Amino acid sequence: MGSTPFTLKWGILATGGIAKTFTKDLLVNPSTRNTSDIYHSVVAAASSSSVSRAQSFLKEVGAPTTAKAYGHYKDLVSDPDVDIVYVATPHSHHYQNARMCLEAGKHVLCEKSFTVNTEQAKILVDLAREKQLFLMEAVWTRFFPLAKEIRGIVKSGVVGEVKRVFADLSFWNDVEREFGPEHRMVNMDLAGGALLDLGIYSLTWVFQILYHIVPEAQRGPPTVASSITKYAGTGCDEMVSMILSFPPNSAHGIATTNLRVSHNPNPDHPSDNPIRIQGTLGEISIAFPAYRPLSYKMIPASSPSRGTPATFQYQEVKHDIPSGGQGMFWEADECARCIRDGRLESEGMPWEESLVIMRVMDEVRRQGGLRYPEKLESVEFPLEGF
Ligand SMILES: NC(=O)C1=CN([C@@H]2O[C@H](COP(=O)(O)OP(=O)(O)OC[C@H]3O[C@@H](n4cnc5c(N)ncnc54)[C@H](OP(=O)(O)O)[C@@H]3O)[C@@H](O)[C@H]2O)C=CC1
Ligand SMILES: O=C1OC[C@@H](O)[C@H](O)[C@H]1O
Repeated sequence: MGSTPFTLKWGILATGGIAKTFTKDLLVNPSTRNTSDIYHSVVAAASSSSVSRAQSFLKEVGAPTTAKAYGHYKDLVSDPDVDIVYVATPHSHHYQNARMCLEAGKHVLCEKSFTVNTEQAKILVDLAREKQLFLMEAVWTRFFPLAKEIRGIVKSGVVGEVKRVFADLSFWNDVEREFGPEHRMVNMDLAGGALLDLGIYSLTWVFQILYHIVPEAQRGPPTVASSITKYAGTGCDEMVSMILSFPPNSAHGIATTNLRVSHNPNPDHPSDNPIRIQGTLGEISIAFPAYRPLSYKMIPASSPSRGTPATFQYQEVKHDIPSGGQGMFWEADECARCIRDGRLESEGMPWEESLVIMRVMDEVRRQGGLRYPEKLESVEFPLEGF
């Protein structure tokens, strides 16, 4: 028999769509993914709307009946039984909510995009460091076995030197019909728009390959050229294209996101994969969706004139997610291990990298003239109305 697993006690802040998905994943027994060193316990949830909403949430996700329901976020962060808070509010609220958790001495997993701007993110990071608390931006994609596998393949050099990464996450939305002006996807008061909601995943793939796995002494923030088209309905960004150039070899990362068109117009006639990692010896292409990667192709370059042939064969690789989960439990497992081991940040999504990515998004917004209402860009805390 193995030793007793480390159990992390979670409090869930907000009861919307992703909070439900994440909490259901927390409740999947880790043994179903061959994990026995850690365990998750859902001890409380809070809704800013009402205590009954928090109660319904806990019931719907199948939390233990001992889990407490709160009608205010501040009550959740005062609960001594809660170790870590999962912040699942809209982007506009992340800074205020995560900061409240840290001030109250709680570890934090905060949904993407981390904050509205870098200044806010930096304050959270400094606070976590000062208070010796764990803090991570919830970029769950990075903790998928497939993402780890791809990082390992690229690091091994099998595809040669990576010169270019294309990454798209877009949806073929009928924006006017699907999203009313209040919807979080397009609502400027909730820091909506394609970049913070979806573009972060395109950037995630570009950064995993052209930044994260590059030795620290050689890597650096990219230069940024970008274009934004705004949605006339609310003024948020509906189309964003970014061309990033990374040290040390000026490799290009082309990250796109769009609420109008996507990579695959017709599933009956599938288009190419939307994420393409192009090295001098071949390509790895990863299938949609960027946030939940489950299959990829390894394509050796056919270039007899080049002299150095690829040493790998064409193959298609498919992964699955055990136990019918969404795959959000892998990032939760990472939180548990970091906290168990006294680490304040995860190597998979380090603070410094969240900040560099945030800076890129700030610059893209600057170039495109996209600014959220001043109170959302503010670092004032606590801010009335949040
Ligand atoms: N990792 C992933 O795959 C995904 C991540 N996300 C991220 O999660 C976050 C939430 O998204 P999602 O769950 O889809 O959003 P929802 O609109 O479904 O839920 C957001 C919740 O936040 C709370 N909230 C607090 N203040 C407000 C406010 N002023 N307006 C609206 N809601 C408020 C509400 O909960 P309550 O009333 O209980 O307080 C609400 O239910 C975003 O940051 C998004 O980017 C979203 C989808 C997928
Ligand atoms: O994180 C996300 O991934 C899935 C998308 O549909 C959603 O809008 C986004 O928030």
